[in-house]
Amino acid sequence: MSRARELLSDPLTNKGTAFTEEERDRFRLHGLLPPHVGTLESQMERRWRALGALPDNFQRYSFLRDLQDSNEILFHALVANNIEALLPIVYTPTVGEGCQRFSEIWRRPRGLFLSYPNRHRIKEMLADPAYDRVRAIVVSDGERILGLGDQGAGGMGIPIGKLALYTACGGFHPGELLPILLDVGTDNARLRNDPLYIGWRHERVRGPDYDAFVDAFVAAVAERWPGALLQWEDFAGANAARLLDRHRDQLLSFNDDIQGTAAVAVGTLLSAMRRTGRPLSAQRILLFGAGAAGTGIGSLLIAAMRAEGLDEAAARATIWAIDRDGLIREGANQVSEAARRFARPAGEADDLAGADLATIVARVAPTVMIGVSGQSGAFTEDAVRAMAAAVDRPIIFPLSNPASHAEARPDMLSAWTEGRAIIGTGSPFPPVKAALTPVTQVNNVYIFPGVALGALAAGARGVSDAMFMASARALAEAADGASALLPPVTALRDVALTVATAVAEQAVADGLATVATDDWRTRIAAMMWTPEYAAAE
Ligand SMILES: NC(=O)c1ccc[n+]([C@@H]2O[C@H](COP(=O)([O-])OP(=O)(O)OC[C@H]3O[C@@H](n4cnc5c(N)ncnc54)[C@H](O)[C@@H]3O)[C@@H](O)[C@H]2O)c1
Ligand SMILES: O=C(O)C[C@H](O)C(=O)O
Ligand SMILES: [Mg+2]
Repeated sequence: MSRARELLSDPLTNKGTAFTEEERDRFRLHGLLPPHVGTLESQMERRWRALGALPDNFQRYSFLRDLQDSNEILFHALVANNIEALLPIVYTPTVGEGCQRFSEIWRRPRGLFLSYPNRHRIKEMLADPAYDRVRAIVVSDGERILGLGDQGAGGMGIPIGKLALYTACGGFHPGELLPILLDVGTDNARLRNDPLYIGWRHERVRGPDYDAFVDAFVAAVAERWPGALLQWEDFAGANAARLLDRHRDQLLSFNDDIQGTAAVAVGTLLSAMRRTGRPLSAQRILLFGAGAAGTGIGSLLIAAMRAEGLDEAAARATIWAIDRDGLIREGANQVSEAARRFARPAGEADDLAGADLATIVARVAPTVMIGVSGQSGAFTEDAVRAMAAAVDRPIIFPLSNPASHAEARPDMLSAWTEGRAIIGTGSPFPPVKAALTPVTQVNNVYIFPGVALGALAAGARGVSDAMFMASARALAEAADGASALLPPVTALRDVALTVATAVAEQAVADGLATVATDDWRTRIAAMMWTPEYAAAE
């Protein structure tokens, strides 16, 4: 292929009409391009208008995915300059539909699909020199995509979306990032029967075969990119915690749904506490959904309360956890080991066996209620009214994504509590006029870009729980002075820098850093890339 065609077909080098006259001379681009020489700004304007003319957000998602695959710098410039409008498209909620309809809009390859039948070729598939610069990976097996369940190979939309935010918020150059989908089949029969499905048509591989496949993948990553960071994303409950524990000493890695979610939830609560003056240890916290996110939040809450001086038992006593079969009570439920940590002592709440949420709320009078169950409408009017009857400013976080799976809509929560509820949602919702405190988007996007950036900047040998606690505290501090509980999404890049600084400092304190500096903020800020064209070579 001619160099001219290479430059135009690689999304990292393509500049479309913005190639200069000198570049057109040197690389024989004349004729392949129309005569007009454009700028990044004029190109953004053209794309922005085209986006505005599309009928819905799914079409905009599809349009932006095509743009990313043809001109990556322009894609990132557009996202960075319009983060508030485009975050709900490249990320939750629209990315959910993007995963469900991934096969329908498949055009060009992005990232790596490592499928089970190719398990003997993992090394070969990672070897492409195009990946020599990779520093960070987001990987999923597509089994728990937001609250939408098993999306098989279509789950690739999530690593792609998360990494778009590594660039938009964390200032990573897109050439350093690699989305990976481990295609071990799908138990979603609709996908397997869809003639357009792009993935491996097979039931999910499980058990020792699955573990051996992930083991081989982890070993190959560690060998190919020593020191790179890997973010585990949207693995189903049982695998999420297990894979993290199994591999966190082998790779610089964290699980976003467990640890990133915990940090954003705790950071937002700390921000709320700074306003109300009532410490975490004086709250009664109801966790609705005790899966990856719920147990992660519960564990970090306990760590935060222990730092406030409570012992483990006293910290645990502030938390009531509910899963599929109701309030988790000692010896009474079929739940994971991680969830059992939050069981209420035997005998304490036998009367709540089989009770619905409203009954549990009436009895416990929680001051905080957090939903991470993926169950739309689970925060019923009765439950919310019962909470508001007992507490002046109930803190209610329906965190499940996408918006269609949120435990409640903020306008309803506000109506049922006469505007008193302090509301945080996982996905963005329209503003609620009646809410006394503005509704806040409480999403791990406030954490993961900064954690990755800080850990890599420090050359960390691991990502410790203390680093997540540090990120939560830094986030709460960054929210000082904001009208909502967190800074607006337009400040996400600055938030990532603040979080990264705290994470790098904590890496030093934990003895995990291999890099030293007395000014982390300046050092990290200098590492952050802004989307702009480089000279062609
Ligand atoms: N806002 C954020 O940043 C954020 C971060 C992570 C996860 N989430 C959302 O949280 C949800 C859960 O994610 P996860 O990773 O914990 O998934 P998961 O599958 O590990 O956990 C979900 C838990 O909810 C429980 N559950 C299901 N139905 C229930 C019901 N009717 N009542 C009570 N519990 C019920 C399940 O048994 C399971 O334990 C998803 O919708 C996800 O999008 C949001
Ligand atoms: O992807 C998100 O928006 C947050 C979170 O990681 C989730 O799985 O819901
Ligand atoms: Mg996730």
